[in-house]
Amino acid sequence: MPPLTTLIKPASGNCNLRCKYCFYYDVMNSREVKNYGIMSEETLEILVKKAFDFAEGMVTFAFQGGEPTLATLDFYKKLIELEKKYNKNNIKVNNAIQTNGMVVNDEWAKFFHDNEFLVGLSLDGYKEIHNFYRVDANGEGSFNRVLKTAKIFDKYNVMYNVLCVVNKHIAKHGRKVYNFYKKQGFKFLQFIPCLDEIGEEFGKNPYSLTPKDYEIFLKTLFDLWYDDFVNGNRISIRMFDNILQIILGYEPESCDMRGHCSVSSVIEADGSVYPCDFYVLDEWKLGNVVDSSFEEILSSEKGIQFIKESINTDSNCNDCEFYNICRGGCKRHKEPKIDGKYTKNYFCSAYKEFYKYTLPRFMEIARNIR
Ligand SMILES: C[S@@+](CC[C@H](N)C(=O)[O-])C[C@H]1O[C@@H](n2cnc3c(N)ncnc32)[C@H](O)[C@@H]1O
Ligand code: SF4
Ligand code: SF4
Ligand code: SF4
Repeated sequence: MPPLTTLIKPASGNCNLRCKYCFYYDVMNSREVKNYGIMSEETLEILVKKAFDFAEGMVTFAFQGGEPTLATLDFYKKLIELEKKYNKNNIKVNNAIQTNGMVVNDEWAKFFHDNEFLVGLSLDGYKEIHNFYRVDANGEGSFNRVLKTAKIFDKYNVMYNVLCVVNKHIAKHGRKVYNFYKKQGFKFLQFIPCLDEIGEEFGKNPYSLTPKDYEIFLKTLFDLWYDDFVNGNRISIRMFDNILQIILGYEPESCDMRGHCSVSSVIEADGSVYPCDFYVLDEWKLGNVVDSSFEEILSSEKGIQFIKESINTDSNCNDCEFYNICRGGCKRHKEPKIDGKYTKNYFCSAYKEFYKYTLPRFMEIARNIR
């Protein structure tokens, strides 16, 4: 049996914010049961027990949503209790949570620290730009509260990284955003290109990221990161770390750089399992952890189909000088399908120009690391 990574949505798509670009609202609206409520302790117990029955070597429980803190701190205290109860072979356990930071206080932060949670905190750059899209139900920006959470994390030495959605506005201000993060002392950054609605043509929303926007953003970000890197100030940017990993001959940890999708266990609040966070849709339900084992779920026909149909068939990629690094990118960027087939990656031109501009410098860094 392999190690197991789960991504659990203990509060389904429920959230205390209303970010205007949120892809999970779109996912919820595309399925029969939009909201699965809060995960019960019974479902959590079955999930944890079956995860330890299945996994060898290592198991990861990552929590996300919607907003996973809405499940309350007691839910996570129960998790730790269950991990102790069912980890009979004493395998390595990783706990992680992705949050908007709105309800985090000293008690939460101390809990994350004491239980070695790796936390992802969503913060889209500086105040004006973050507050543009990341608003609450009254339309109020959430920036001050999120920054307060970052300070609480610092106080308790919580391990956290910052996630930024690269939308049209962020893309125009890459330099300012990067410098803001640097000033705050954030060392671990992840930039996610903003998704448009599934099945819709890309580029139609006010926040939509075009390939040109993305190209400019990535080049700006790289120049700043590279200058810091060569001056001994190493900031981790997930995409760049993955590129270096590939150049150095390792498998990237990011699924969109492997040439095909992988099947993860993304688990909704009722125990239903899906292969990827972007496809928590009825048509991709692999099973339910309450009545099946992880072995059955992960080897299901649908899971295999999910991988098979992601294998890159874009003929442009066959001749591309950057294929060994890019590998075609994320399937979700090849929507909407045309005649049942995935289209060319929407961000292809951004990747090409980015690699052309940066590869010699990536190679130079890789040589130094070697
Ligand atoms: C769906 S949220 C769930 C966790 C938590 N509520 C949060 O905001 O961190 C997970 C991540 O997806 C990002 N996200 C939301 N909508 C997106 C979109 N349209 N494109 C790309 N990332 C998006 C969020 O900013 C967040 O970093
Ligand atoms: S906080 Fe997270 S789940 Fe909530 S609306 Fe924003 S991106 Fe979506
Ligand atoms: S759709 Fe994208 S994020 Fe999902 S498994 Fe495939 S490559 Fe990874
Ligand atoms: S840059 Fe474009 S053509 Fe080249 S591998 Fe990536 S998606 Fe394919």
